[in-house]
Amino acid sequence: MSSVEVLLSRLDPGIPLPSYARPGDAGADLVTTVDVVIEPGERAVVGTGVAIALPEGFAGFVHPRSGLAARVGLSVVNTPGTIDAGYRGEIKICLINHDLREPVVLTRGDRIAQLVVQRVEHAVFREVGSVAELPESERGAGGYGSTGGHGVLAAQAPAGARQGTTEG
Ligand SMILES: O=c1ccn([C@H]2C[C@H](O)[C@@H](COP(=O)(O)OP(=O)(O)OP(=O)(O)O)O2)c(=O)[nH]1
Ligand SMILES: [Mg+2]
Repeated sequence: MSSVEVLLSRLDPGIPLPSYARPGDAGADLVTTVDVVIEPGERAVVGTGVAIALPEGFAGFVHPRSGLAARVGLSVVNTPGTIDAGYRGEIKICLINHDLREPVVLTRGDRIAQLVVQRVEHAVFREVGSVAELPESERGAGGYGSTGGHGVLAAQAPAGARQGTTEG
């Protein structure tokens, strides 16, 4: 995988640097600097203890971690959060507990989200006279389910096999 140097300052020296758990991972894990309990349906903005300077032409995207999402319902409200190249403040994460019953209990140092660094481009918006002047495409204006619902496989499956299962 190619790499890009990103200058970083630890605003909280006790916090580990963001790190990739495995070679080839897209996201570097970010941790919370604080202990926090998030009640069902509630949000909490937590610090990560780091400030960075992404090179121009890059952005960071703060994604949830799937394990925490599946196990306890933890996600990021504005997923993915956007870290602009010019931002020098602490990266903060707006967490949400989607579980309907149990609080999410987080401890300082827990890996709560992951930062994906990507190249981005600026669009130069060039307005045309009417929508008919936009180049034709196969999709056209079709969206929001225009290609069909989600039940294609379910509709073909025998009745007893229709229920998706996450149980092991
Ligand atoms: O999850 C996030 C999202 C954003 N930010 C920081 C970095 C980003 O560069 C800045 C602004 O983010 P965004 O543009 O999403 O927020 P806004 O509500 O549009 O604020 P602004 O008016 O400052 O752009 O806030 C974070 O620390 N965490
Ligand atoms: Mg903004």
